[in-house]
Amino acid sequence: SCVHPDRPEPLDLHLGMFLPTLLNQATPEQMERFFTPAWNLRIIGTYAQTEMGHGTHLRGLETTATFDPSTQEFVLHSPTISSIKWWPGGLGKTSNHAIVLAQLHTQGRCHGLHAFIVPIRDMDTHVPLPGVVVGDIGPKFGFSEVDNGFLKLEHVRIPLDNMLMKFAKVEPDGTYVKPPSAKLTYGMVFIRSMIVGQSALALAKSCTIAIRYSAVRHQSELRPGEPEPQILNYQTQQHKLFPVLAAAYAFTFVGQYMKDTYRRISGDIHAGDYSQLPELHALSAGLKAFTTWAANAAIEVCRMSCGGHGYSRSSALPDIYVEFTPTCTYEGENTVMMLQTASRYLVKSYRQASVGQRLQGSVSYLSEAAAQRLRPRPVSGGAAPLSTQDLLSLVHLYQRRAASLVELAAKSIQQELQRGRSQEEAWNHSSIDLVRASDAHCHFVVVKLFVDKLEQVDDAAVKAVLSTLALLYALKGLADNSGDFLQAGLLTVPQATRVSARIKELLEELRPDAVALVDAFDLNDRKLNSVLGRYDGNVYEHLYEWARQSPLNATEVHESFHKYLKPLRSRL
Ligand SMILES: CCCCCCCCCCCCCCCCCCCCCCC/C=C/C(=O)SCCNC(=O)CCNC(=O)[C@H](O)C(C)(C)COP(=O)(O)OP(=O)(O)OC[C@H]1O[C@@H](n2cnc3c(N)ncnc32)[C@H](O)[C@@H]1OP(=O)(O)O
Ligand SMILES: Cc1cc2nc3c(=O)[nH]c(=O)nc-3n(C[C@H](O)[C@H](O)[C@H](O)COP(=O)(O)OP(=O)(O)OC[C@H]3O[C@@H](n4cnc5c(N)ncnc54)[C@H](O)[C@@H]3O)c2cc1C
Repeated sequence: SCVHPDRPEPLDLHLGMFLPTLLNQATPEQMERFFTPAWNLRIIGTYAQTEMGHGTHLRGLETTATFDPSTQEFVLHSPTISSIKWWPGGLGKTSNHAIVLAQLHTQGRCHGLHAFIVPIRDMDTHVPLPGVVVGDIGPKFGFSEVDNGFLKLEHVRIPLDNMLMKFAKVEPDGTYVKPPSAKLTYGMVFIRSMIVGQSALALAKSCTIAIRYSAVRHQSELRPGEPEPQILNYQTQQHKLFPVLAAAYAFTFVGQYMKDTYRRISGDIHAGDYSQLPELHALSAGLKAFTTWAANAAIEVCRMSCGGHGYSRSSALPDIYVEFTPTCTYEGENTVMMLQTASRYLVKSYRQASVGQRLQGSVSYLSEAAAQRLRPRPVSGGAAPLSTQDLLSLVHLYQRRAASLVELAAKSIQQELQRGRSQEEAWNHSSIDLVRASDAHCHFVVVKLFVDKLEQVDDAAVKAVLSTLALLYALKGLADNSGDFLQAGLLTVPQATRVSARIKELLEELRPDAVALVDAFDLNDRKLNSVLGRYDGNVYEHLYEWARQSPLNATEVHESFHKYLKPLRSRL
């Protein structure tokens, strides 16, 4: 069958993690020894970090790498059943090397997680090497094209020079040399940053299919006696799909920003300036979680908006969902990523701002909020006037919501501490608030970036329609999270009513441009791979042709009639 574009593939980990990890963590000598053959696919690698018993808790990973100075080797070992590496893509049958994350032991001490290049299969025969037990983990929800595998290491020896030593080092006598920053060995920031763009692509594909199909599907009766209308003319259909369309544009701009930010800060890091690493980690972790959760839900909205044919694989929507949904889990489980952004960045920044520190980057608004708290509050205390037309005022509203929820989370921790709870318990009993704070922070970043992007658009007509999309995205988010805004005193009930009315107006305004806006994603039929989303809109003929190609239709009478139905009938 033709290779589906954008389908997961066994080489994804080789390209998306093995090569980038070498780039980021290998010495020049190791680049020569490993990157070159890996670039030529002599070496095919994977990234083996997760174990059967641990995926999130990196410090809990059990695989060991013990340095043996007598032979100048590391001994890699899986000490328990739960330490068996589990999930790495391409590990089961494809890879002949793995970057294995293991707890480094040397001179009787454990120095934490480090990365080791471990040959796992013979380069010529592809037979597993001695001490290596490797295989596929079995059928999954999707990703059937990928051999996610398991790896059990039984005292496997590798040379000293197979530890990635760009940052941390082990001397021949076993002396451990610390990295300039312990954070440099975490990795994963690259792929988390890329996933933000994947969320945008998944949304663009899904709403292209659903909106094009909704323009050719006629159903039911709007006005008695008139022909059946396009289902895209139903307000409910627009209410389902146009916010997804707006999010697709929003996340496209955020994905570009995330890639640029990654490129800029990783350049600084390569130059030895680590100062921006916390912002990059917090932003990539938070936006990866925010955009994948939103896209995951939106793909299902698109599928269900196509009725029965949306459930057919001819629509491509089931496959888009099945292939996208694990992004909420891998590369950092979303809840944990949201907690990272809140606990390691937002609350820390809040506390710095509270003592008058001027903050930079995506949290600079927390300094404004801290200064605001010191100023006397207006007597009215009521919500500021709300403009459902002015994008900048909406950006400010999202900023104040984020500041309010970060403050609420920080105060919750303080209250829990005052109740006598330990630090860890206080944080755990505030984790719902911490996730809400991260969500609100990321939402503010997305709205702000969307509005910032408009300033770069010169064409008046394009700017007008993108502004309408930005308004819809911001107002829909306000309506969906009105509780936060009401609780923070940023919105009144009459204003919430006006927001709902304005959303209806925007849906009507967008209807004439909806198909053109998805065509603008320029996703050709091969990339979409969807009968419902065909550019020519010729759905029914191609749906019928697609069904006739079904393997079940290879014969008029399926063998099951003779094997089961007929014998069953004769016994009744
Ligand atoms: C010449 C050009 C050559 C080009 C070569 C490249 C070519 C390739 C081209 C690329 C395109 C090709 C595309 C192909 C297709 C690619 C598609 C890829 C497909 C992917 C499929 C799925 C693959 C999935 C893989 C995985 O899932 S890997 C495993 C992921 N697992 C995780 O993410 C684990 C999550 N858990 C954690 O991260 C940690 O446990 C934790 C952060 C939650 C907690 O850790 P810990 O307790 O140790 O830390 P603390 O919370 O105490 O924090 C300590 C401090 O460290 C900072 N920190 C934490 N993490 C990071 C980080 N990642 N980066 C930086 N800093 C970090 C904290 O902020 C704390 O700092 P503080 O002390 O200052 O507060
Ligand atoms: C399709 C797919 C491909 C993958 N590819 C790879 C790969 O190539 N290489 C690799 O190394 N790994 C890979 N993984 C594994 C993936 O990285 C892990 O599944 C992921 O990190 C989550 O860890 P876990 O599975 O242990 O879940 P857990 O961490 O056990 O999460 C289970 C639940 O516990 C909650 N939880 C965990 N810790 C906390 C906490 N501190 N606070 C609050 N709640 C918490 C989570 O929110 C979640 O709800 C892949 C996974 C999938 C699904």
